[in-house]
Amino acid sequence: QIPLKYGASREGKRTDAAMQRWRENRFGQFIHFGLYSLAGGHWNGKYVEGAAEWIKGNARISDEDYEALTRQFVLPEFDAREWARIAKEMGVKYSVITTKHHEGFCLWPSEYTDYDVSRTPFGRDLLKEYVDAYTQEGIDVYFYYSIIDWNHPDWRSRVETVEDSLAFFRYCDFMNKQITELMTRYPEVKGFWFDGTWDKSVVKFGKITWDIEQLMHRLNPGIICGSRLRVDEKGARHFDTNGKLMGDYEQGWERSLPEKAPQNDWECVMTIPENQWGYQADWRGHIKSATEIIEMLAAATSMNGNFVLNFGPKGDGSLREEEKQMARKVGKWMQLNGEAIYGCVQAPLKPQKWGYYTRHRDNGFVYMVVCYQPVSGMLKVVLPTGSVIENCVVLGKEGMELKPEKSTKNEFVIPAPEVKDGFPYVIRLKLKEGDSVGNYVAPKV
Ligand SMILES: COc1ccc([C@H]2[C@H](O)[C@H](O)[C@H](C)N2C)cc1
Repeated sequence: QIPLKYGASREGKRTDAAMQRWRENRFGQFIHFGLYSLAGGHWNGKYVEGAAEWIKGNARISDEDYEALTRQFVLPEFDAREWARIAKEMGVKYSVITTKHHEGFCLWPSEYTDYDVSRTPFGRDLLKEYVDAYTQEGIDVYFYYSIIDWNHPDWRSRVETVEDSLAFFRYCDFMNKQITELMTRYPEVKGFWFDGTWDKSVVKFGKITWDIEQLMHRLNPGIICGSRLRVDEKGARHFDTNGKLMGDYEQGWERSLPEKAPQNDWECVMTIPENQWGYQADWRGHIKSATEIIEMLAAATSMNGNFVLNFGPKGDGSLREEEKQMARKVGKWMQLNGEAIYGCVQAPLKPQKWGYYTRHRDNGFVYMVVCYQPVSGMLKVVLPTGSVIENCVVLGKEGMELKPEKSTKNEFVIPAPEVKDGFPYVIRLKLKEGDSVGNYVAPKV
């Protein structure tokens, strides 16, 4: 252990109510919306390779041509209540919106820059409408904020000269003012999702990320912030030089899931196409189905993690058809099977090939989210010796009780139900009283 002044500011999982609510939410939505949404991944009528929210660089667009997009920011179809209704239908419990992406354009009327909604034909406080509409639907709101700011004259991706450092620290002052503004104008915000901390300037001056964390906790002690914000004074990111997680949860799972449950709280953020966060009119490559998304959500829950699915609304402010379809299908599944996700954690059982176990924090049930139907027709379950399965039903088909058969000392097989709707199904196990998973000591899996 080396002495660090700006490493992890606390250790271990947070136990306060705000963090417990974050855990129980489990399923979230990301919204990437900005000037890039108007371009839709195309420039001068041509498809532009790369992530659509990075189009300024990908299409080598000049500052003034890009800035001209502000005059097209009209959003005739924008209705935050429609976005919130669709999010509710999908079954998400929290939503993260890009208040300012790397482009530097702000979705709220900021006192500290003109590069925001108030200088567009749309003119309204989009962020306020989003916060109010989602809060109305009972969905917690979180703010994505990019440290990188391609528009701000004082942003520096590296600091090499005295002039660079003067500019960079002016930028940090601007950033702290914007973060304060966001937390005071929109006190409903539950946490921040920082991005853009890989540039040399931030890695060189990790203390600025410590300062942001301190600032946020002064304004709201319960605020939630992941590890992606943080760099220690040696340039270590996410985990400090002593290997301790900085921030409240592992925030490095970007379009990837861990193989096994991390020790810390963690969150995976996922795109429907391979790598498009902002609106790309022409999705190419593999577009994930609702079934694939549901499997990822179940996998994350089975490993004590959260899963956040990204939507990239169109430049007119409406949601694209494919995302509305996704919300409908995932939402239908969540209606029937959400009890295997919300408030659930890793079950202390040996993982099996048919899918994922989850355990509800306190209703004592164990859930089997079956994603791989066995050719044998038999679902294998290994329980601690002496356990007895008292009840075994398929969610949504509670009348159809399944009869587990003991196959060896502590192995059972459950005849797999015929389910042909192309989605995972969930079997709910009630273990004999006293054995309920909630309170027995699990075998090391
Ligand atoms: C591969 O390098 C990347 C990938 C994604 C990102 C950004 C995306 O624009 C999006 O905002 C995602 C959440 N973020 C990590 C940045 C760098």
